[in-house]
Amino acid sequence: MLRTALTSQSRLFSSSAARLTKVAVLGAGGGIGQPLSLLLKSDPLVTSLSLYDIRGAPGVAADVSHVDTASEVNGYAADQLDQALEGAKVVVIPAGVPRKPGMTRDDLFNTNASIVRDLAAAVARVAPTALICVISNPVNSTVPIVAATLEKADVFDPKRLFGVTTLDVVRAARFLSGISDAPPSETVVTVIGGHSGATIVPLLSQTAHGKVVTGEAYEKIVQRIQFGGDEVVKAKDGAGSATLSMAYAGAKFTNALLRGLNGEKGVITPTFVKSPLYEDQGVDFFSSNVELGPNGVEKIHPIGPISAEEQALLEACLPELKKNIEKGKAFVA
Ligand SMILES: NC(=O)C1=CN([C@@H]2O[C@H](COP(=O)(O)OP(=O)(O)OC[C@H]3O[C@@H](n4cnc5c(N)ncnc54)[C@H](O)[C@@H]3O)[C@@H](O)[C@H]2O)C=CC1
Ligand SMILES: O=C([O-])CC(=O)C(=O)O
Repeated sequence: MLRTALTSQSRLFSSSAARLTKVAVLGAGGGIGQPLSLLLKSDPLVTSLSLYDIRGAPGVAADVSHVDTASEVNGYAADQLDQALEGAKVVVIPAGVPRKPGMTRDDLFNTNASIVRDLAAAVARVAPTALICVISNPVNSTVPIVAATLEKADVFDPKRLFGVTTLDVVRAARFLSGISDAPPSETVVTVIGGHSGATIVPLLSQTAHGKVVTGEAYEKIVQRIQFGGDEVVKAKDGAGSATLSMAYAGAKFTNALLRGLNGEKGVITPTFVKSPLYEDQGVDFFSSNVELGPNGVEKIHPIGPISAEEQALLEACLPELKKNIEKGKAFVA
């Protein structure tokens, strides 16, 4: 039993070339922040973990610090943001309010925009070369907010800013596995666009198990991937949105980033970055497969051949994404 558990965990974390890597989690006391901190404590590529929240982070840090892995853990209270960020190579941001039933991610904008902006300003000041992973919603707007805040501080490097869309990739693999006769490791789907409803575009046609899904089954799985978040919000019935699967996805993405930083080749995953792919249509942030490397973004891959259905999904995605991006930029301007 134990052997199985350990083996299956190796899917989440791979590689071993350890370096001194301090990872800071901003919002570590929350529903995502706590399990994410636990998973990062288990990642051998994290050597130091810095946990910050406006409430509860020292307690989470004391708890997580007893886990018998080599990394050190420190917790920081509300007035210790700068100390938390000191020397951080990677900053992961799950700070902000989650949805309740009936809300869209955009409904979170009014609360989360300023939270993310203020945290980004602190990163710009204290850890200007850190890689920043934004989890806080609405990701389609919060990533442009962070970019504009860093730009204002004259430290924006598009290679170092990532919107975490990994949960869409995790869901797509799981849901496709559920309707195929294959394990999720064989049903990995590239998901492009943004991270909300119609802006989430799964490229099922690019996978062996996905391209055979047609008709009603196709409509259903696309809908489920696009609105998987709503499924959890509804089931939690007012108690928040996805936290555990998001922590898993956040830890998985952070591990990929660290492997890239350590020089591992061929680390490729979708993530929402400053991107030239649809810039001519006014969409300058976009999620597509990105190769990660020692500087963060190494290469943004083209989306490749897509089906007529996917082209239609993409056409529905772009105008909505453009609006979300512009809203984020306008907030900082
Ligand atoms: N990118 C994605 O795929 C996903 C994103 N999310 C988003 O992640 C965010 C967090 O969700 P949960 O953890 O469930 O919420 P939560 O309410 O459980 O936790 C949020 C934490 O942020 C902290 N916080 C608030 N303002 C802060 C500040 N200025 N500095 C530091 N910490 C601060 C709170 O004290 C709280 O501990 C939400 O915006 C949610 O929509 C959720 C799931 C998936
Ligand atoms: O649905 C939400 O609000 C949280 C989220 O982004 C997700 O689960 O994909």
